[in-house]
Amino acid sequence: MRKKIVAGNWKMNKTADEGLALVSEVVNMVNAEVTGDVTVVLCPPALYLTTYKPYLTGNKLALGAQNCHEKASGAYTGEISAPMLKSIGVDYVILGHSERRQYFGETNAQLAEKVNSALENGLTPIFCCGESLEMRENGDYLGFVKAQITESLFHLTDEQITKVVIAYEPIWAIGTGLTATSAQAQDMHFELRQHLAGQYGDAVAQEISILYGGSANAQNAAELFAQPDVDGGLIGGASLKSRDFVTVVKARA
Ligand SMILES: O=C[C@H](O)COP(=O)(O)O
Repeated sequence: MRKKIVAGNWKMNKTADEGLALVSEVVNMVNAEVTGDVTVVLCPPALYLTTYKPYLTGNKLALGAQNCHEKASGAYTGEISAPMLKSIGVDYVILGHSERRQYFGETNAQLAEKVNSALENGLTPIFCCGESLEMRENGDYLGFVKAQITESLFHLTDEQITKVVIAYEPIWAIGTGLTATSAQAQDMHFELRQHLAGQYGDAVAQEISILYGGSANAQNAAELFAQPDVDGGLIGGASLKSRDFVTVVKARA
């Protein structure tokens, strides 16, 4: 049975105190209200990871970073490595978010190295992929997203790939209020799982959690998560309000 996961990507939001209030509220609500089998990953800005770690009580909550460098250490001013994240108790790391690809020029080849570093250090990568609106309307968007997966993940062994979580995030749906319909999400998740099966076989592909991200919220989460290949969500805006986020979590539990 593949894992059900709801991850909150705070992006560059919240001061330290605001963030701590949000973490406390989410932890209390999750521990009091969520009975089902779901892993809740909180991904605050890296600056706060150490501080928030002790607040993540209970067996459902995990800590995630929003990025890491591909090298373990060295002269890379301003960067944070996978061993550093591991050393402070981080469990997950988001890699290849479209904002990192767009604003920081991250490439599929570089992301392959980041995935390697995360896995070598016992972190679970949440590997993001997804197409732009232009690609969706005019291009081979399925081929584009498959290539992101091929070029960044297909060097992994069977054992390694089952440790990766994939997040399908159509760029046109991120922060826009334009959610993919549940049918569009299911179609893509099914195709991506078929793509994984082509490389690793069906049994392995069935083990890999594929999350949906892009304007998922308290109103639409249940319908998205009802799709057979949608294993959870990577939530941006709706993860910044405790009640909204926990409603999304409960839709997956
Ligand atoms: O990582 C999260 C995604 O970019 C989705 O963001 P959003 O829920 O604000 O659209």
